[in-house]
Amino acid sequence: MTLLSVKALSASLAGKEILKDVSFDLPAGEFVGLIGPNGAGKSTLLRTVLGLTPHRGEVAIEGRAVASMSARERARHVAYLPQERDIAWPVPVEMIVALGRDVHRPVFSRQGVADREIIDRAMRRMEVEAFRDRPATELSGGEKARVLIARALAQDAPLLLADEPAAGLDPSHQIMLMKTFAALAGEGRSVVASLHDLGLAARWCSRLILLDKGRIVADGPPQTVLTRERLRSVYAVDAHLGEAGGKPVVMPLDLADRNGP
Ligand SMILES: Nc1ncnc2c1ncn2[C@@H]1O[C@H](COP(=O)(O)OP(=O)(O)OP(=O)(O)O)[C@@H](O)[C@H]1O
Repeated sequence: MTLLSVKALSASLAGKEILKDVSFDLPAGEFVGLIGPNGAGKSTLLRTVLGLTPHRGEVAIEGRAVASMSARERARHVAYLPQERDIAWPVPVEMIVALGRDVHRPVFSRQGVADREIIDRAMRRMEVEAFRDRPATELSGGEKARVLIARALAQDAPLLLADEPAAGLDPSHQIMLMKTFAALAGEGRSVVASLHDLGLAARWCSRLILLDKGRIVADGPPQTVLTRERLRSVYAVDAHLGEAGGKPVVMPLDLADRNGP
């Protein structure tokens, strides 16, 4: 089943074309890393898929045009983790995570047993149960990030779009996050996560979409997308490409123009 279909998508902001003729299909069961340099258009693509940015072209979620869905209906099909990690309300962590369930219940109705289980599972997955009663405003940056990811998981949508979800997480929580997203794909959902850490992207994603200047320049398994030449031409870095435990290893080493091949 195709969870997301994007066809000939273009988007302009402040009179400048940011996305140019972007097309891809996303079947169920994929963990896609959306990669590309600063300003390539990753956040704009995620926001445009949600219908939050004016665009030309087509976006369909589970076969339905996103433009025809109400915000509440869309939220049952796709969860979105924005890049901004600020939590303004000094309310308990658990209450923030529980907000993810709101789209599934009539307004003012109470949480059911199934809601509670999903909220608890999301908190366990992101290891935030230990501070479930603490005001979210008192947490560290990485802890807040995990609470907001848990809220997106509690939404329990078939598709998750996450904008730089690994930013601010320590190495063990980054790996825990990537394993969680891979597990969601294993459960038949799909995840699209923008990532700057190419090592994480190469190791854990089933597919990478590389954006450069608003266009898709490569789309496929990590080994085929992350070539030495592309890392040079798109990121202007020289990198070590290797393998460990049957998975690719990518380590940017130096600026390409300072360090020859
Ligand atoms: N509201 C806006 N008005 C005008 N230009 C914008 C706006 N938002 C983003 N842009 C521009 O669009 C381009 C793409 O931005 P976007 O945030 O999508 O890139 P990105 O790939 O997510 O970058 P980063 O890795 O730095 O987060 C950038 O050149 C940015 O300056």
